[in-house]
Amino acid sequence: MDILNKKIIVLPGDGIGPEVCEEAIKVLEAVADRFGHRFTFEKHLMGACAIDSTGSPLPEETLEACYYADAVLLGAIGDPKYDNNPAAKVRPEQGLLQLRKSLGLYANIRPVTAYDVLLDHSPLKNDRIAGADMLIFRELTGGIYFGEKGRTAAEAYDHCTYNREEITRIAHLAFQAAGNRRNKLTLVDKANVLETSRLWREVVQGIAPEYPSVAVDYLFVDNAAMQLILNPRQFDVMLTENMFGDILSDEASVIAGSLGLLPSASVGNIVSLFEPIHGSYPQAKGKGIANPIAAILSGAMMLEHFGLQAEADAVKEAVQNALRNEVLTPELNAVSPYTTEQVGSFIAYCVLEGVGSVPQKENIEVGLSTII
Ligand SMILES: NC(=O)c1ccc[n+]([C@@H]2O[C@H](COP(=O)([O-])OP(=O)(O)OC[C@H]3O[C@@H](n4cnc5c(N)ncnc54)[C@H](O)[C@@H]3O)[C@@H](O)[C@H]2O)c1
Ligand SMILES: CC(C)[C@H](C(=O)O)[C@@H](O)C(=O)O
Ligand SMILES: [Mg+2]
Repeated sequence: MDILNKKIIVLPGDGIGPEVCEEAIKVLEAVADRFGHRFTFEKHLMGACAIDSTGSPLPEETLEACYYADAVLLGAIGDPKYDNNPAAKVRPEQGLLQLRKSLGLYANIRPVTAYDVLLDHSPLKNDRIAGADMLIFRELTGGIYFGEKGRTAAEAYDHCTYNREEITRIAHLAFQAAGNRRNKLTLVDKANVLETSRLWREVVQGIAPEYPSVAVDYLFVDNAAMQLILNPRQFDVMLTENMFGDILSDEASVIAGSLGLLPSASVGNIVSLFEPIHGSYPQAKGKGIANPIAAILSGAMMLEHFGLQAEADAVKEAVQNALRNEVLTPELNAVSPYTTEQVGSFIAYCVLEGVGSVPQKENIEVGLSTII
């Protein structure tokens, strides 16, 4: 077995970011203990907390540390004092966008799974969502997020631009992923209205013959939003531009049962970044109610990125154990909820002990109390 030594930069951020990051670190440390790796974690400022202490949402030293890391783990950024002040010139979200752009993280991969044991927790009907399993490839460094923007007293604009290269590079990743899954790729766009969407269609149509085993279909984003809820099993790999991907992936989290379950990996050519898709959920800060599973599964995606499949599988199995045993935060278990820290400890315990099947009641109690 190869023993790995990895340096992970952690950007806990704001709101529940630090709480969920702590649990992801706990689980990664359990992986290191069980499999004999050495992971070191170094925390840096980003977001509203960075503005408070340095004036910048992405201090130079944070960016520098990320460049030299083996991977970056991000919690979430954002604070109501900026959300509720449209006139603020410096904002936490600028740090996140600048980080994505500077690290060239052009592809954001967001897996969506309808876990059998959670089917009853989704507000959607079981028979609609059972078996749903898709990967959303969201373009992350282009489009309306990064186009020229401006405003006068009476008017504002945000330009949406894409070039062929930006579409081509993520399209290849999405086709490759589809080729390793169920061989279906759906491009979601608004090609009936937007010029940028027509370029996406043209580029994807041009690439498709290179992947003859992958069936491609095209959906307008308004229809896609409906199809996602109506029949999510039809999707295997969904490829889409930046803003559509942002919106559709939050929508897709309803299939899983909670926004607190969806992880992501952002990849480019420098260093990869792993983060839950949710935000800083400021209403939950410090209450111990945030679901840490999205952050923990982002850690599992990091392990896969390191080539540690057995280790990633151990984390995913441990998460399944928590789900099966209802060791869940209140948004998924209103009757006897567990805290953020307890869910993390239980998952770390399952990783450490290699508890594969449904553990006994006493194991749950030991798991909750041993690793803090
Ligand atoms: N990548 C990021 O850092 C990121 C992503 C989205 C939003 N944000 C920022 O977060 C702040 C709040 O935004 P928002 O309220 O629109 O989105 P949010 O994702 O923070 O929360 C939306 C809702 O999702 C649920 N939720 C989110 N995370 C959860 C978790 N871990 N466990 C259980 N439930 C969870 C809650 O019901 C919450 O009210 C804003 O400042 C926004 O800009 C940051
Ligand atoms: C906070 C915001 C800039 C961000 C985005 O829109 O990309 C978030 O919603 C996300 O999904 O990571
Ligand atoms: Mg989002």
